[in-house]
Amino acid sequence: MSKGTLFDKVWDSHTVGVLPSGQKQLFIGLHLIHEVTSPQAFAMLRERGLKVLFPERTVATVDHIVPTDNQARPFSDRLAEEMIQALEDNCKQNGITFYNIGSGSQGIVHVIAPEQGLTQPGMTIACGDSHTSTHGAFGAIAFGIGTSQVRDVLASQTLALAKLKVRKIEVNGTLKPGVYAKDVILHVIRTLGVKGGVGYAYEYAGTTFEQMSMEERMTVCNMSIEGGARCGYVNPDRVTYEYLKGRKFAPQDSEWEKAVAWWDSIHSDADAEYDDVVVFDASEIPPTVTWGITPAQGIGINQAVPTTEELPADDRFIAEEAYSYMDLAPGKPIEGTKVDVCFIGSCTNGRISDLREAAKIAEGHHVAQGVKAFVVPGSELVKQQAEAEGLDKIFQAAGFEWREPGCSMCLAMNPDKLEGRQLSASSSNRNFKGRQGSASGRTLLMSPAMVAAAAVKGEVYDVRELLN
Ligand SMILES: CC(C)[C@H](C(=O)O)[C@@H](O)C(=O)O
Ligand code: SF4
Repeated sequence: MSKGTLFDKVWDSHTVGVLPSGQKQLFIGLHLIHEVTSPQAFAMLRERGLKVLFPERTVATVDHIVPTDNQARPFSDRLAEEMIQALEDNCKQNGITFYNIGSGSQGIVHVIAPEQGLTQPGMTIACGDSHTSTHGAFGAIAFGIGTSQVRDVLASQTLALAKLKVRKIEVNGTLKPGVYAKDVILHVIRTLGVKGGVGYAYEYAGTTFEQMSMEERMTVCNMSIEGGARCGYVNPDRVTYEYLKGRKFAPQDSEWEKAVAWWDSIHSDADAEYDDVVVFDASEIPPTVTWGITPAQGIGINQAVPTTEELPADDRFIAEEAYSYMDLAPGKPIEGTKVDVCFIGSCTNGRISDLREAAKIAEGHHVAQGVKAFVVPGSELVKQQAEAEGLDKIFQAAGFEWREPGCSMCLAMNPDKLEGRQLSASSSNRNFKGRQGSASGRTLLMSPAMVAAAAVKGEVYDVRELLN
């Protein structure tokens, strides 16, 4: 195996051609598909009389459009029903495994593939979804792609891509109580900006990531794309292998040892060269919350919304836009901002560990008057596990609604939507204008524990005050 970063090694070992444009043709080990970005791709295949080249390397689920309250078919939204039917038909016609509602394995695409052991180190993974970067937590190179690329991968199992630079993002030390993986990535994006990662793969390294669970690493890698990076990854280690061992599609028996040897070999070398290195100190990362309309507009929970004078010149224009859209005054502390809706879920923070952290905060409290709070497990497996642990009961006793798995109000392509100017505390990854289903709805991104704290206090609240 050549020397270098994991990115270089995985890239080189999957390059099967060079195109006249200079782009590389990359073999894709695993193609994940969902109902939103696949129908047109299948239609384009049909128009050209092409078949899915490797149906066994393609796995489907349904997540964006599923209602999280009543999942009875047909869905009351006709368009959603058509979309799920199209996926059902396309999978059937092409021999593709489909984790449909009620299969026990359905859920948000970036939650289910790791759970099934489909996501593995050293793989190339593609999905018509920007948060495919999540899978990099396993030391995979995972790209979000557009619909025409979904078509390309279906037909050829390859992608045409220009090679990325690699930036090492090193975070060292132990996170303070009340500070979570979500805060780490919000802090990184706040520092480097939403465009800081353009042209890069982010390698997350250092003792903070080494100490993180796989679920925490997924939260971080998930939001790489929000920092502009095309993908993000953590080198595989013992934590990765422990998570994977015994999962349905993980290598079994004698294959396991062989796989581990390969996974060890693709680890970035100690003397690998990086195009850039940025170093953070974990102890300096506060519970972080966004105040604006991009994930980079974040501040520590004890800080005030920045004034334009405090911001670099380049950030002022978008800050002005954010003040007026969010109706949050510059110079005013973010803590104490009243919230209307609290959403715990999404591919960033809808995993079992997220629900456990949120439940710890919710337990023994009650959702504040006038606040709607709900918890949406990231998958059927997460839901099952949470119920086995009694988390559903804790949430319900505290006045949270307990829902069925799906993307829910992360993007609101389903009945879960903000109304009017409502302000939401959300464990998701995007706070763009109108993101949560109302054209004037407002989103504050934060960790699931912070969302739970906001729910019981009715306002943005420092979760550390509620930790025992
Ligand atoms: C619908 C899908 C294409 C989209 C994405 O690519 O990310 C969605 O998942 C999102 O989070 O905005
Ligand atoms: S949970 Fe949100 S970010 Fe993740 S795939 Fe669904 S809509 Fe996209």
